[in-house]
Amino acid sequence: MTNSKNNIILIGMPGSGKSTNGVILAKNMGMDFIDSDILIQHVKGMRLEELLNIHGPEGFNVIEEEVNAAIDVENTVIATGGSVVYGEKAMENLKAQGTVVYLDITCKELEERLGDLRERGVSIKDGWTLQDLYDERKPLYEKYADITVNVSGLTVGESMELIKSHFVSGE
Ligand SMILES: Nc1ncnc2c1ncn2[C@@H]1O[C@H](COP(=O)(O)OP(=O)(O)OP(=O)(O)O)[C@@H](O)[C@H]1O
Ligand SMILES: O=C(O)C1=C[C@@H](O)[C@@H](O)[C@H](O)C1
Ligand SMILES: [Mg+2]
Repeated sequence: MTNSKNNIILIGMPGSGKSTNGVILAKNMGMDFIDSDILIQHVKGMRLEELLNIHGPEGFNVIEEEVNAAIDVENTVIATGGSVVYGEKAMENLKAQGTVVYLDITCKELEERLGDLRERGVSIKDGWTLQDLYDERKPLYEKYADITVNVSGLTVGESMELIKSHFVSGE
């Protein structure tokens, strides 16, 4: 279930496993892999944390939108950053690039996985909790998803196999 460009785009909350699963999914399916966070660092020549410190969450989101709107690849798993769904132009391009897969996970499990949100470089407003961010973003992930995969309680291998099962029949 992909379009002619054959890409799989992973979206979801920070810590939902887009990068962790994306790279092994690509390896397993014989596809290329891009982490759009790494692409942002490459294009801007700076770590995400520095970009967030300099530009703030809103400025970072503008940069993230610009970089993701310019991605044009084939046969590639694209692990996006958690905040990519704030950028309409980015999502329009990513939707045109292939099948968008939302890695859905409970807020409770994310809380256990993530340490200090700001230290991790999450694009979050001052005073907000993870639950606030979760409630704001969940409708956006749902809006853009072609497929939703519930990864709560699954190991990395199990999540990867579940994502793969939507693209490879008979396995
Ligand atoms: N079952 C699991 N699946 C995926 N990741 C897991 C799992 N259990 C623990 N983890 C840990 O949770 C974290 C997932 O982080 P990862 O960087 O893959 O998320 P992400 O969705 O790419 O986040 P971001 O939006 O910040 O890029 C990693 O530290 C990983 O080791
Ligand atoms: O979900 C977020 O707010 C973010 C997630 C990371 O992937 C990075 O894109 C950045 O640190 C912001
Ligand atoms: Mg990531």
